[in-house]
Amino acid sequence: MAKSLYEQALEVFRNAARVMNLDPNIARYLERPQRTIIVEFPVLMDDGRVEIFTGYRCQHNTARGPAKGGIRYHPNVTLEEVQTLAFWMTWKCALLNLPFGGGKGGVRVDPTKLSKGELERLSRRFFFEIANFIGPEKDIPAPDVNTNAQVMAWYLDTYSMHVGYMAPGVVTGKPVELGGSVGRNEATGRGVAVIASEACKYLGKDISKATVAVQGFGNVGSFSAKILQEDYKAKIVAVSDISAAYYNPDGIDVNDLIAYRDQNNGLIKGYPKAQPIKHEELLELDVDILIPAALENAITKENAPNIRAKLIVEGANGPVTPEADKILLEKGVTIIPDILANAGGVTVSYFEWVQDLQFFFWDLDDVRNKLSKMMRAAFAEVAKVKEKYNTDFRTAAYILAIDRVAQAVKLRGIYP
Ligand SMILES: NC(=O)C1=CN([C@@H]2O[C@H](COP(=O)(O)OP(=O)(O)OC[C@H]3O[C@@H](n4cnc5c(N)ncnc54)[C@H](OP(=O)(O)O)[C@@H]3O)[C@@H](O)[C@H]2O)C=CC1
Ligand SMILES: O=C(O)CCC(=O)C(=O)O
Repeated sequence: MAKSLYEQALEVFRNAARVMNLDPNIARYLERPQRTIIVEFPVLMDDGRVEIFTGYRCQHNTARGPAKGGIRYHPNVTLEEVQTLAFWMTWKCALLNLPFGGGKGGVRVDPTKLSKGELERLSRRFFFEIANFIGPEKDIPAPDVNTNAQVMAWYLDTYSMHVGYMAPGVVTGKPVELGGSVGRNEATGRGVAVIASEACKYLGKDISKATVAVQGFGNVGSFSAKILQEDYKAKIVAVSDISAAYYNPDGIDVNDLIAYRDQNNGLIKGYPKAQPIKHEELLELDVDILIPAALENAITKENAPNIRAKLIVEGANGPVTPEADKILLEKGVTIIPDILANAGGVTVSYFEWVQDLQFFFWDLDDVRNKLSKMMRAAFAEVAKVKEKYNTDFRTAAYILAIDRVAQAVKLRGIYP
């Protein structure tokens, strides 16, 4: 039987725990989510019907600080998916040495079927239902798949009405006008680009001569492509979203494609300046760098043998299954894991939270420079652990992160 997402995540954790010789009692505790809330809530639809939706918020571990992680709206959201995403956030926050634990939330809904009014009512009711578990010192949500700054603004207002004052530190990724940070919107993609460049340097490759394919053209995929093209002069040869996949061996002008998408209901379908290809073909193109930036399980044991990219930088969370990981490593592919590659988003979320708590705001250069410095430092630390244990980047990143959380658990005396 196929392994569940949580079991797949545990496989990676257990491998790192074995290599680093982690105390099995601490491991047993860290494997489990600390707290999860499930809410069922009604929403008035435009046609007068009332629909009941299911939502989740999981705080996997808060030993190092308040839970941190996005909220996703998607028809496939499940309790298990949210718990797995929260588990990954614990390691991502620890890896970047942020004073946060791991959290994640989700609502099982297809937001493309909702009007703006329905989306607002759903967002407000969901956030009210979880409000007692949330707060700047407890748990700080942010955007994820199909949520954005507007949704964060509704969350902020709902929570502020609940506590009786404007509380900007309760969510990050909100509009700049409401205490959001400049540079948060692009942050995950910028982090992916910085890490891709560090990985190229590590491998002795020139990123300005690299060809890149990007799966997913939402927040993470589009900013990764744009920044790799603009700042690093890499050639973006293929891009996909749910509606279509395109290839142009001479390079795709990413800003032109973003402008096309924004005029075309958010979809790239019909883009005239590249040739349409099948979705699965994009992952198997002969490119230097592949950036899966859509959803989990994009690369599995079925398509891993056909992957031709030499470097995979995980923009999405969990895009490569452990079975695929083994196949790719054996083929000599370098994989930079999600908890390092896409940590730029939560890092600038941390900057946003700090700015909100201090009521003192930074400029874009400051945010970008601090982000770049922290991402490069994290890459260097992971590379060092990789050499020390003679292992791969994913195992090294987990060793570093698990060690930090385990130390917090022991020092606080959480595990008696
Ligand atoms: N936003 C953030 O700051 C962070 C996000 N992440 C992770 O990155 C990933 C993407 O998130 P984000 O960019 O925010 O989400 P978005 O909703 O902004 O974008 C997701 C993109 O993936 C596309 N997509 C979905 N399924 C497929 C598919 N099968 N093939 C090709 N494209 C597909 C979507 O297409 P369409 O729009 O047409 O449906 C959309 O372009 C997720 O794994 C998320 O957890 C990680 C760190 C931070
Ligand atoms: O910005 C944040 O707080 C969370 C980002 C997130 O959900 C992720 O990194 O997967």
